[in-house]
Amino acid sequence: MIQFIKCHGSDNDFLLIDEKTNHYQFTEEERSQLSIVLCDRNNGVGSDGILFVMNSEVAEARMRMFNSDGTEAEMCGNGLRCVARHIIEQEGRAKVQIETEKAVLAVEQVEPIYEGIDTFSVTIEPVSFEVQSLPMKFEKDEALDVVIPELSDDLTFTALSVPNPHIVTIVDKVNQRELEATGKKANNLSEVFPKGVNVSFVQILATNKIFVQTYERGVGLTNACGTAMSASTLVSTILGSNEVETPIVVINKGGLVNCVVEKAERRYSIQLRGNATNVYTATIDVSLENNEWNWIDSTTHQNEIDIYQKLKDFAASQIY
Ligand SMILES: N[C@@H](CCC[C@H](N)C(=O)O)C(=O)O
Repeated sequence: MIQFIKCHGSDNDFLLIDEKTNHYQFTEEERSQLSIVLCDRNNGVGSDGILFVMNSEVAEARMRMFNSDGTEAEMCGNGLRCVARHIIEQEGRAKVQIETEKAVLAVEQVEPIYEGIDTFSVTIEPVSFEVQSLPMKFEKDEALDVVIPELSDDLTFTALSVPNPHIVTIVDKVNQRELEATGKKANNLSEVFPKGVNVSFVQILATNKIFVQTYERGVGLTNACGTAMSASTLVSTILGSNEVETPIVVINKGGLVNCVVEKAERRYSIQLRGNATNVYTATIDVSLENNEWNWIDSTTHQNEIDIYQKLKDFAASQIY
């Protein structure tokens, strides 16, 4: 039996499995296989990934995130907010730390970004513009607003890791089909991106207001990607559309978040603030030998769903 919370950040949805509290002991192979079987939108529960919450020796908890194709990501911004909420509620404190693959990150409950929405802020770092940090094979140490000839003749991209790998381009209007085609191409281009890459198209809506959509490595098109919205905010700020130390409104297909770019000496970090909504809590029976699973029970958190819908409707009205 496995208990999980179906949750989302900006409608980027996850199954949160608390290995720590439930004393689950999965092997690496089992975590990957659970992600493939349970995230499947046709035959599984359906989600963009699984958040495994584990014991940590250096923080209140450790988060590991697996994409729906069974690969593990270095970081997940929307998922980290969901884990932040879970641990903040468990610990009864508004500020805790979560260990991720590359860093121990501060997370806290903050002022609502929208009426009635419990809001969590997570620090997105370390940030690097060195192409080897993605990794990306390129003729220079950094790829800042440049054409990547293997990918597109006209779009210009900026590459960065936050710390998972991203490329970001600014467009007049986001064309979802072009984004999907570019994302697929980039993730079949191992001579440039040996570990794949998350690809984002950014539309500048106004000063300090952007729309972002992302083709995620290991998943495909998603409603939102937290690390991508953070990376896109930073890139559009550096390229002149936003201000630093100021909340930037980031509209996405699943809602909206606020991102604040912080710069200390030559190092950037981004505060990502948004919802962490629990949709339902469930228990299932899983047999990984034959990739089968069955519902045992589930409880829907209808109140949270209804409150979130208001934010989502508002965000949809902001896309033009
Ligand atoms: N949706 C996540 C990122 C998940 C990992 C990504 N697909 C990758 O492989 O790097 C987010 O909210 O950041």
